[in-house]
Amino acid sequence: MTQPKSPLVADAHEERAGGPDRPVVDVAVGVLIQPNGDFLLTSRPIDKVYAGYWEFPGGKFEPGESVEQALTRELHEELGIQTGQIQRWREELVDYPHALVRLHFCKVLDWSGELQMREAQSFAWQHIPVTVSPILPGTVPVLQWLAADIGWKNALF
Ligand SMILES: Nc1nc2c([nH]c(=O)n2[C@H]2C[C@H](O)[C@@H](COP(=O)(O)OP(=O)(O)OP(=O)(O)O)O2)c(=O)[nH]1
Repeated sequence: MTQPKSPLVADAHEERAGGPDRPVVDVAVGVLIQPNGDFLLTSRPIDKVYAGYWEFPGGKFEPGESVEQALTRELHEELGIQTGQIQRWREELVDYPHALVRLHFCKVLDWSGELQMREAQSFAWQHIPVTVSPILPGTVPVLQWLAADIGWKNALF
């Protein structure tokens, strides 16, 4: 029998809010990729935890939403774009001090509309190795998967 994958633990020395039985928070995340392979990273707004850290755009599910519905809504709210096809890619559980989150990473290869940073976040089109920092702990594995896709050993240098 395969064991469930253990979570990635971020900032392990810090106390966990909500104790051992806290619920899992589902998050839909979009890896927008241009035809030349560049992908979009955005920085977390100043009013959120891990402010200023770089991540892929996305956010928490609202009640009853599917991954695709949550991601379509979040990308419109945060970036002002309309998404085309969404490809579910990988899932990852991350144990943060503020929450236990399940990240549903999706590839998005087509969208329409000009990018607008509606939450005053910064954005950067990046390729491997990335040049922005710091990267959100739960985002680092995605960069490693993208690096592996192109046969690069390390995503951060
Ligand atoms: N969007 C996004 N979130 C990520 C990534 N990696 C990662 O660990 N996370 C985590 C950080 C947060 O704990 C959670 C996303 O929550 P959030 O607070 O940004 O979501 P939201 O936009 O719905 O926020 P809000 O409604 O509470 O304002 O997922 C990533 O690459 N992109």
